[in-house]
Amino acid sequence: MHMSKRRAAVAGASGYAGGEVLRLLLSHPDVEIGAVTAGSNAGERLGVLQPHLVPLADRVLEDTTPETLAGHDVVFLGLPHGQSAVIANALPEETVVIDCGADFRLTDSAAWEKFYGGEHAGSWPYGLPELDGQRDKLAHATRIAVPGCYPTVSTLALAPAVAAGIIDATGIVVVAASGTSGAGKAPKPHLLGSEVMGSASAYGVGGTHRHTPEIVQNLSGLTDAEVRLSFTPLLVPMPRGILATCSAPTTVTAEEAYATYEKAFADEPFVHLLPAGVWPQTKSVIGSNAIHVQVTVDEDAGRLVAVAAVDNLAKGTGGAAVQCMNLALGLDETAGLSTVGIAP
Ligand SMILES: NC(=O)C1=CN([C@@H]2O[C@H](COP(=O)(O)OP(=O)(O)OC[C@H]3O[C@@H](n4cnc5c(N)ncnc54)[C@H](OP(=O)(O)O)[C@@H]3O)[C@@H](O)[C@H]2O)C=CC1
Ligand SMILES: CC(=O)N[C@@H](CCC(=O)OP(=O)(O)O)C(=O)O
Repeated sequence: MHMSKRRAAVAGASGYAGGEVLRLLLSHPDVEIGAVTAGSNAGERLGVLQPHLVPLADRVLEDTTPETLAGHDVVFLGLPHGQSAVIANALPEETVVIDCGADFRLTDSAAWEKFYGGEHAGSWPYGLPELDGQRDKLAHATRIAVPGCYPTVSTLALAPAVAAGIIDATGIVVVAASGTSGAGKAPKPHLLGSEVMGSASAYGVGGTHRHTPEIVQNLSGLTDAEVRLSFTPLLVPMPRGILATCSAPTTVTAEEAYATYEKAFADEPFVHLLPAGVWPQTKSVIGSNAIHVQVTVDEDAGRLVAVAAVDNLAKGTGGAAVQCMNLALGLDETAGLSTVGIAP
């Protein structure tokens, strides 16, 4: 039976996350693109702001209001933090709303207040289908919170080890380097080319980055043991991609660790455990919805070391959003998404 296409609107279509959702929807077999909306750029043609989205070049950006977003099967929100609740609450309950922002990711209001400040909007089903039991919760959900980019890569790099109990989860260290698009398109002085080019820098050091509680929340859901995390993000001079190096105390061998990961990811369409000894690199995942993972054990240090690479805008945001939409609408989870990257 031929099913008519689902109609999707994208709010924040002039931004990086919204742009990536649109790029993916343009080759999705079951979706047609309805309203595209923005803030200060409303009234502008999409072709001026997102010239890579050729089939949408003549589309005019509308204001982001419940009215312009009404009448769609699915609405993607790629808006700054704090903007999603008002829009989502004004849309019908049966509309699938997929929020790329952070507003509905955390379940713990105290953690929200500590790391984001202000009132906690609430929590929605968390859009990481690879977490144990999560795929079922996303099937036919009508509100979904897409994970942060660092939490996606860090959680998946560590999930098999935490779930199998092969690491001491109180000693987790994650250091993750991100490209600049992770910070969004709005101009910021620390993102000027002259600040970023030819330099790598740490930020959000000392347990202060807002993705810390999100990673802890994800990993805590996989174990009864206490989870303690030291997370340090780095900004590196590339447009896309995150490479996360994650480690924790262990007593297993490298072979046992690899076998644990192999088993955990065997049926995951987007998680690719590289052949033993091959280490993830961001260039292999750019534009793809894949996350590449490798694991070993540093026997002298007694630590399991897992490294993972993801495209922050694809599996790290836009791709995850489309994957979640597929589950919510009862479509093939992989529709419109590819594991094939671009090289060199
Ligand atoms: N970049 C990334 O790697 C990731 C981003 N995210 C999340 O996705 C969301 C969007 O991020 P990103 O695309 O990077 O940000 P951008 O700054 O690139 O884009 C923000 C978008 O929101 C619009 N906007 C800003 N203010 C308003 C407003 N008051 N009313 C309506 N629209 C507004 C902008 O429109 P205009 O152009 O008109 O100003 C633009 O389309 C954020 O919540 C972010 O946390 C999540 C994971 C990863
Ligand atoms: C390089 C860079 O600045 N990255 C962003 C994270 C982007 C992302 O996933 O975050 P949210 O959706 O939670 O905003 C940051 O560290 O704030």
